[in-house]
Amino acid sequence: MSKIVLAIGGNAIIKEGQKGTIEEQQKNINESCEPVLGLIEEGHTVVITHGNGPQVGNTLIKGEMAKSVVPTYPLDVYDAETQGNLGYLIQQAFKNKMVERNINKTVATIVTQSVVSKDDPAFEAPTKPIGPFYTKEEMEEITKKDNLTFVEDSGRGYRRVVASPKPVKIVEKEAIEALLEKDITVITAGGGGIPVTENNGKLEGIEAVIDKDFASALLAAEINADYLFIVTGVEQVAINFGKPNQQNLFEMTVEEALRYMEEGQFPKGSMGPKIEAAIMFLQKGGKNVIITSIEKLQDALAGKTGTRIVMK
Ligand SMILES: Nc1ncnc2c1ncn2[C@@H]1O[C@H](COP(=O)(O)OP(=O)(O)O)[C@@H](O)[C@H]1O
Ligand SMILES: NC(=O)OP(=O)(O)O
Repeated sequence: MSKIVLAIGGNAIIKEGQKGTIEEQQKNINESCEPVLGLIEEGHTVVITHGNGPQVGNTLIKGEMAKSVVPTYPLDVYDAETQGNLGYLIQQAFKNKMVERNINKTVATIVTQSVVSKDDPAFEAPTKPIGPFYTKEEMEEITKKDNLTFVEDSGRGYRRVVASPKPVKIVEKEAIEALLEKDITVITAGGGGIPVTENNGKLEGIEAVIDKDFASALLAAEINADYLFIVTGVEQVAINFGKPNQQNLFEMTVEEALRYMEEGQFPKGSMGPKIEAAIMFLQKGGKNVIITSIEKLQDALAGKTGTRIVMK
């Protein structure tokens, strides 16, 4: 049986066109649970990580809108809020489904910190899209009033961007491993982990949103996972995505992936980090990395679909 790190995108929990109500998120999470439970029932050890892009952006907006009444918090604290909030929804959904299926397991969320370098060049150039999607007109209206940076996000609209440094260490790794030893289903590294800097062993939060794909790749390598699954809105990675000549890929070598990246096939705020994270996992000694949709998880593990990135 395999140890699988499974990264669920924040955009799978609040889908395009949705406002992000709790009911919407619960429904989406419930739907995501089913195929993952299939893997658990087959006897695999599954570690669940998740994004927080839409959620942390919404939390930031709430904080900004309420600032005349209550204090605002730094972004790392909002990352922690979304870890708790989403971890709660995910662990409850999994537990309830396990009860329905007579699976006797504990599910637990770990508040996870990811160490980043304060010298990471990412602090100079924000790339991580968060919060809602805006039309061009809405985006222009906002930027007239506030000094915020936006990018066009894969044809889906404009989104605010924030700094997204690379994680270099998962602080709670031993706690994760201890829970896995006890056969507990672990939800961790939510939103890529809360970004912290480390100075002589002392940790301090820093304002950013880490890409959960990088944190998942790092975690998967550090805990020697057999598989890294990057679960997102598409069944397969494509070249010429969204164009009439779109071509879905079943497998791509690192060399091909790097060439496509140079051609601009994988945008920075969406598919780009997933490909880079897949390569990072392989370069750290990881063996199997698959990008697919939640619905196709089991088919992808069985080799029927998904996109595998391989060394050669
Ligand atoms: N080359 C590509 N192949 C497939 N999907 C792509 C490609 N380029 C951009 N995308 C888009 O990127 C999305 C994944 O990014 P995103 O939604 O930001 O991730 P997440 O699921 O982690 O929230 C896909 O669902 C798809 O809409
Ligand atoms: N933190 C993060 O990577 O979130 P998304 O998956 O929502 O982009």
